[in-house]
Amino acid sequence: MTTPVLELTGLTRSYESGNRRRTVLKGVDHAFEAGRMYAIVGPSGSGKSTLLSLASGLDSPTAGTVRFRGEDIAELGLGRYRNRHAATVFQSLNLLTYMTAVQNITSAMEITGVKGPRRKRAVELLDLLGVERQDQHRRTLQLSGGQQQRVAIARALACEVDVLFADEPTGALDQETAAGIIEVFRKLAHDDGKCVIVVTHSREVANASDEVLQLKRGRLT
Ligand SMILES: Nc1ncnc2c1ncn2[C@@H]1O[C@H](COP(=O)(O)OP(=O)(O)OP(=O)(O)O)[C@@H](O)[C@H]1O
Repeated sequence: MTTPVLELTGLTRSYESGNRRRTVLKGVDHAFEAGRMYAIVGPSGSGKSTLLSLASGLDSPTAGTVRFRGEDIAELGLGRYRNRHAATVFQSLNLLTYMTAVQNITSAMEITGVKGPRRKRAVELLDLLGVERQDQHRRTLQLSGGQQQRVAIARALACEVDVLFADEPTGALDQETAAGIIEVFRKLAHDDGKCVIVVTHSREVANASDEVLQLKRGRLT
């Protein structure tokens, strides 16, 4: 059997507030494969964003491990894991709106130390994601919600990551634009071999995924 690209073992996260302790994730186990798209669903407050933060190396678990290609990301280094192997498209996108689409991508590549012709790579990625050439050189403030979402995905991919996380990527989009973004995620998984993990409330995203994981009472089912 091949080693999963990402493996969660006994993942537990508790939060302290005052003298109370609340355990949001209670020993989550799951293996994620390359070339597949996963949807994580569950009621509001069930811990989806918490799970995403742990799996993407933004937060550390109270107990349990996240392994990337068999190596504990705490040992690999969370910063290194985030820069080289995993990227997240946040709900808020976090684009630099005074920069063009291309500049948003090349500056992220610079920060994370990606070598090679950055501008050429940025254009290739934006082409791949269906952002028209004339829009690639406009400030992202002037782009539509769907175009901005594509730029944010291109930026996440620019660092040649193996795992792509997205938090509610279609939440703010109309149905047609959302369908285009879902197609982008499916292609990234099925044609480019990425492991795509999407936190969502959308039935369409869940239906388009290869596997739907339900978070309920701190566990994945
Ligand atoms: N930093 C924190 N400190 C204390 N409690 C937190 C913290 N972050 C999250 N929580 C709590 O953990 C629980 C799960 O939150 P989380 O954001 O992971 O849920 P979610 O499933 O993503 O919700 P939604 O669908 O509404 O975004 C909530 O009760 C939340 O209040």
